[in-house]
Amino acid sequence: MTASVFIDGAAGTTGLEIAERLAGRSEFTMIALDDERRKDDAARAEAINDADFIILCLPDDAAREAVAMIRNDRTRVIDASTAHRTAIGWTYGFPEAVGRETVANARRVSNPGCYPTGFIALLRPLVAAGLLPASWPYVCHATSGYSGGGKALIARFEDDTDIAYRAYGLGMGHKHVPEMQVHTGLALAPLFAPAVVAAHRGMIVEAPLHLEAMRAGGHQAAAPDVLRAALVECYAGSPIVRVEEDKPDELLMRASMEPNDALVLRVFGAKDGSQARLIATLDNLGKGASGAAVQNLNLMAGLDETAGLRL
Ligand SMILES: NC(=O)C1=CN([C@@H]2O[C@H](COP(=O)(O)OP(=O)(O)OC[C@H]3O[C@@H](n4cnc5c(N)ncnc54)[C@H](OP(=O)(O)O)[C@@H]3O)[C@@H](O)[C@H]2O)C=CC1
Ligand SMILES: CC(=O)N[C@@H](CCC(=O)OP(=O)(O)O)C(=O)O
Repeated sequence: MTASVFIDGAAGTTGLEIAERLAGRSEFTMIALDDERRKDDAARAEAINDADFIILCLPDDAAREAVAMIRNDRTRVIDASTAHRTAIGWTYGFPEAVGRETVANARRVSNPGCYPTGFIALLRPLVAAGLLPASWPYVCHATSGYSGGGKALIARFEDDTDIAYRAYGLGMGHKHVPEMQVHTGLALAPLFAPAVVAAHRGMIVEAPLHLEAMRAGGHQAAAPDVLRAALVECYAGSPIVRVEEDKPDELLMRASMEPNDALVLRVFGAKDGSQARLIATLDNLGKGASGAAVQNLNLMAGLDETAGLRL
């Protein structure tokens, strides 16, 4: 029997990429609303309650409204928005962190944000293993392609092709900080410094580590090679998260990047072990959004987690 899937927000950036990944999949039947009815609440409520799975690709308020429209015990939810990422009763949809079984059995799954996907993947296992301190003021510097900001930011970068680099989040308090702190198990909110460049997709998320300062402050801080080995062990069973052993001199984001659902982690370290840079590269619309939603849907439907993914 096929499961029915309704993407609420199917005309948006994330929704379109999910539909592409589900196209031709015999395990699912898509429920779709035409352009005139896609924002009609009565039509949305009907589609939501007809579906076995709904995937919310909406602004946060609209995602909360969609959840409130559920009037049955059957419809299961994957929310791509920020609305429920630290909410009680929701499973954080990061199978490599919370466990595949946990996601497979969940009714309400909140997809991680694109930046937190990189940051949490790098730091959570190392903090949990006691190789890095939980009580440290971490910094996260990250660079994203402009599709990370949805239709509005895509239009802005395509209208003004003179923008090369946009630092933002300058007032602090970016909406991703709470999930970065909670799901990494940090005592302090990380200082998050995001930027957007003139590329459609792709991102580099980095946590620079002053290991020597940690040790001087009386904290446990393992050597870079030990950090890398711990990540290799943590993700050994994952077909999606890879820990690379190479240490290239540079990491490039290419404007021509094709859609990709992998998450690649690297650890760079000073020879004397005093400093390290933990760096994740991913597609904001892949493991950062649409690919992650499809991975979670696969698990919730009892399928291979990689079905339909681009790896
Ligand atoms: N883009 C990315 O890389 C990532 C996005 N996300 C999250 O996914 C969600 C969607 O983002 P994204 O696809 O980028 O955004 P877009 O702006 O590209 O798409 C949002 C879609 O939702 C539609 N919409 C807005 N309000 C309603 C409503 N009340 N009822 C039905 N449809 C509505 C919009 O309609 P209209 O077309 O008319 O504007 C649009 O098509 C957001 O919460 C975002 O934070 C998460 C991770 C990464
Ligand atoms: C480049 C850009 O603008 N990115 C978005 C986040 C994209 C994303 O991950 O969406 P969620 O907030 O739903 O996680 C931002 O910084 O607000």
